[in-house]
Amino acid sequence: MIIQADDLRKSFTTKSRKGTQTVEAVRGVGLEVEKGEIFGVLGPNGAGKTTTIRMLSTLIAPDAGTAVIAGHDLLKHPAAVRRNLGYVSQAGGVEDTTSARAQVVMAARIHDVADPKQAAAEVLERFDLTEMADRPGRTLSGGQKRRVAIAIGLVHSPPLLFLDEPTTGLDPQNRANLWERIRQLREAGTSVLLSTHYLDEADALCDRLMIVDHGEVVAEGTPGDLKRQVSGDVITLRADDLEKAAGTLKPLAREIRVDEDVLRVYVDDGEHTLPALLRALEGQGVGLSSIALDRSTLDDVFLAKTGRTLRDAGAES
Ligand SMILES: Nc1ncnc2c1ncn2[C@@H]1O[C@H](COP(=O)(O)OP(=O)(O)OP(=O)(O)O)[C@@H](O)[C@H]1O
Repeated sequence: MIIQADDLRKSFTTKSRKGTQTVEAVRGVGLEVEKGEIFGVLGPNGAGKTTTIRMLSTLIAPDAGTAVIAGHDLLKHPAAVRRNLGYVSQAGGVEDTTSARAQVVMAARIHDVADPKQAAAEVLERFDLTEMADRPGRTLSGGQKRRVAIAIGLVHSPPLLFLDEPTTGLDPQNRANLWERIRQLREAGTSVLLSTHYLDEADALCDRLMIVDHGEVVAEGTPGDLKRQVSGDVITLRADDLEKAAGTLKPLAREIRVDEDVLRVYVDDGEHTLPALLRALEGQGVGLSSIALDRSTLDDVFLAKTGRTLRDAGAES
């Protein structure tokens, strides 16, 4: 386990002319991240994702709760925790006037890396930044800047990397490119905790994730587990003999419904049931004219747990 956190809490109190206002940003969040996995924190704006990551990376102190990160107690040994993690903020933290190389070398020096120049050159090369490494930060594209920010976070080779909304604002091509690089980090053994408010990102990238809303965890599991918890998958088919098809498929399904000329077969795991279903129909000589598999999405999970879609939740905060 690279992160084990229990009951983290954080409130912010702000004073203005209207009086004192307290926001409970994180209300008892616990999470466990295994070594070598990509773990996602999915939630709408204001859900408490950044606050959770900032507490875990020692940038702000929790009001309550405990965490052990890479074997070190967050509250008792924050310096040891910091040595073991890289943190890439939402804004990215790339300066306009200094070159990418100088910024990565500086980060290596801050972390006491043995040969800062060499370490910087290696991480810049790994992120395909060597060519533009000596240009000022402001001349880099959005995708390149994001890669520099990650290179800064990784130059001391930490076993754990925090990425706060790493692809927000990137175009689809740069997003896909960054997803691939994050997967490569996992292949190289780095554990990654990332926050996102994109459903497709959590689904495509995360081994496991938790969904947070109003500072609380509302669901946790693999993307597949979470989707199955809600409604499973539905296979819709048209056949020459629907009654016979329904009888044949009954043992494979959670529920079967005949709606006029289509048969809806509700199953836990459509991808794995589909081949068996096709074999069973063929064995009984049932002719198919069409078949489709619809899977539930993480938005269905969010809706089931909160009564709102993730998009609505984002719009209201
Ligand atoms: N320093 C602060 N002072 C006052 N309130 C804060 C502070 N930081 C966060 N908050 C409030 O705490 C809540 C959670 O914020 P947080 O940034 O953790 O959410 P988030 O899920 O990361 O959202 P986003 O996706 O918009 O980054 C919000 O209501 C926010 O306004």
